[in-house]
Amino acid sequence: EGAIDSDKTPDDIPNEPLPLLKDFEWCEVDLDSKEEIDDLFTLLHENYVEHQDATFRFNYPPEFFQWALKPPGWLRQWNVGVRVRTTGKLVAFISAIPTNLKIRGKSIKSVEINFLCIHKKLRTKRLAPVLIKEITRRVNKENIWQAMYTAGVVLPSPISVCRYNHRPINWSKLYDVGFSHLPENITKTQMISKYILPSNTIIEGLRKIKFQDIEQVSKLFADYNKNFELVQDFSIEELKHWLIGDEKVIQTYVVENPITKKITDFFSFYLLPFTVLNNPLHKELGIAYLFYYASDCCLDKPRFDPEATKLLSKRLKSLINDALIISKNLKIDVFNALTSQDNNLFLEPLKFGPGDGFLNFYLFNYRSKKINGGMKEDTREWDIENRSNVGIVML
Ligand SMILES: Cc1c(C(=O)c2nccn2C)oc2cccc(OCCCNCc3cccnc3)c12
Repeated sequence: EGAIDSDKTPDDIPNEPLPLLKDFEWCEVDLDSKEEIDDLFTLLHENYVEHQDATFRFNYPPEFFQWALKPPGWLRQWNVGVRVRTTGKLVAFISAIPTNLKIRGKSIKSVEINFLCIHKKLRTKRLAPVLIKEITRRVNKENIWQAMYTAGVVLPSPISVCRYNHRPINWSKLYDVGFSHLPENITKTQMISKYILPSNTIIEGLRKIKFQDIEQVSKLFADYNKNFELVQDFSIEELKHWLIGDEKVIQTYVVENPITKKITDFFSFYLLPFTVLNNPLHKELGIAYLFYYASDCCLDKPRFDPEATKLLSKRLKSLINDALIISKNLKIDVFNALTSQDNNLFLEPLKFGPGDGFLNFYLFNYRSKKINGGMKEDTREWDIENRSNVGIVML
């Protein structure tokens, strides 16, 4: 377990970008330019990962890019684009953001690679390996030698794999767009009532996070994260960025004990809508993705102590149930979560359904034993007993 190729220094890395086909040129997408954000939106909206036979496409609000691509330590040269020399059209993109990973207690300065996208018309030109090599060169220049990335597709040696899960919030809209189906011998009314949620949250002391909560939340999050083998080691500044931002993108709530004024729990989810193509009734799907959360319940007991498991299950059920209620009030149509963290304790009771998507986690230039992603090996069903050892949530 450890780095595979570990004897290079930045001086060994070429200063010049990799050669490109003659009609194309490298560029840095300037996230402070509205025009270039629009270029990036257009490229991704028309050419990025599609879901369910291209019915759904990620519909990025400009604020999403500011949040996802400009965390503390972000670098302009890590938002790498390829433009057509003559027209300036953006035809490919790849990004890196800095992160401190911890794998089984070992700290690794790393980056997260995301948003790899190549225009549909350039798919056969072997451009993806060139983009990956170029972003690797730019990251190595900063003396960083490991990278984490996720993909729906299976590539050589995933470190872990988690399953997509969905909790309908507006079931009838999901049915209208063909995402949810009506099971045999059940009426639409019965399906709608199955997913009904109250209008108000239930936990006493639940409130939106404030900047002054970050110290407490950081301590709670670090303690809770000791449960997992793969986590992000956030600085206070990084945690502030990821948990407090434009409410159109990131929603974070804390539970403050009314008597002790201590923060005992928090949860967060990010919002990233889908455009719905070719549907007469609906143009967009509101999607919430469960992000980071933590609870101080039974941190003093072993993780799989039966009593601790019962208490944590109860606590997380009510915590995430309030997240569902808040998402409903934000006009979300479906709440997504993976089988990572302790999610398997509440997926079933909160009426999530297993999806047919899987998220593979990869760690470049690091050999590691596989990490349990919360699924049973053979059936890929939720492993409720072992839960998962993945504490990282990649966007
Ligand atoms: C994608 C996704 C979907 C869907 O495709 C989906 N939900 C409702 C309808 N559909 C078709 O369902 C999930 C459940 C858990 C985690 C997920 O994704 C986890 C990773 C999300 N990445 C978002 C992202 C990040 C960076 C750039 N673009 C997009 C997903």
